[in-house]
Amino acid sequence: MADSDVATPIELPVIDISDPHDPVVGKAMLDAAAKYGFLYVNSKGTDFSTEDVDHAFGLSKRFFASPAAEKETCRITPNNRGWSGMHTETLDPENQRTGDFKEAMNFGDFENGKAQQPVPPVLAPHESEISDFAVLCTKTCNRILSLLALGLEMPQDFFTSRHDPASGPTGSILRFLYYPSIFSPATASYKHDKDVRAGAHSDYGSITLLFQRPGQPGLEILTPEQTWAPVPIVPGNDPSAFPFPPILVNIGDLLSYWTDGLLKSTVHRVVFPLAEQRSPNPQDRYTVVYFCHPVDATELVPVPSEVVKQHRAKSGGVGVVGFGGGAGSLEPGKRPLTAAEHLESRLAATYGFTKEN
Ligand SMILES: O=C(O)CCC(=O)C(=O)O
Ligand SMILES: [Fe+2]
Repeated sequence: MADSDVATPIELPVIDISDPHDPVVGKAMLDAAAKYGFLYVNSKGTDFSTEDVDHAFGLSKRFFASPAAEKETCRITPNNRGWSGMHTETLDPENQRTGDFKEAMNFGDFENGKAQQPVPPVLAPHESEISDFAVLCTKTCNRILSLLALGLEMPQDFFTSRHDPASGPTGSILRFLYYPSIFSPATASYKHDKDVRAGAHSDYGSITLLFQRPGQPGLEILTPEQTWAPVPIVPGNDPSAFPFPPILVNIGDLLSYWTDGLLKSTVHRVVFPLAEQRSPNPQDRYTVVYFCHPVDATELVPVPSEVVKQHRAKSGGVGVVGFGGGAGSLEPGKRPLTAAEHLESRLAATYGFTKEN
């Protein structure tokens, strides 16, 4: 694969989602999701204010700076909730000699503002604020899911009605991530071209929202030419165009399966860009990620979309997905997979054990 530092950054479309009922925007969203599997949404016209995002990053920073003994009180459990320390997770075990150079804190569904898991002491007074942030994430995901449904020429609520946490538990996760800088003792063993901050993987859910901070680069996506392309944190030449860096959205495996591979679940990873390694002032990278999943019991029935049908006819429906052929290959008399079963099968295929990325 090409050296990521000589690769040209990828240019992805920036989509304004302030009107989730606009079919033209739906088409633009669908095109980006089908071509790249990644797109930005303009931070104006989402459900977030700059303060909401700054506040979430502030809480995340305080958590990762808190004593290890406190983080231990909420260590990650098999339900994928809690704190995972440096090198605990290895997203690409076949190609990594060391676990990811990152720490993460995962929150599952909140109920009435309450986490359904141990909350670390430093975050306990802020539990409802974290829950509020997760609610804003679901609202923004609903805009995106509505637009994708419009782009697919389906009833606009086809996806959103199946992602409503009021209908039951979901696999959704709000995650704080911390990747220490190249100056940190925690990264002393990091070797360029051997190690990664987060191994190559695709996400498992429907869609993922990624919030990033200016000056903290590292994300790369695998292009169809099998090269790594860095993704700029702020697209274009005018950072002042956005109140905070646009939210990067990517399609996960489940939505790719559900649309028979029309929507792409693109492989991505996090590295130390060479420029960052050589910088006199390298930065830690903090990100906030929301993995949006349908309600567990959702049946992944074939989507009622002519656009998907045409895609199937064109691609022959063979090898387009790789994870069981896609929802449209459901044989007569067979029951569709549920969202929870799809997740299980992805986890089993990747790791042989239950762990979501
Ligand atoms: O932190 C990032 O930039 C990406 C994180 C990611 O891809 C993941 O946790 O699935
Ligand atoms: Fe990811």
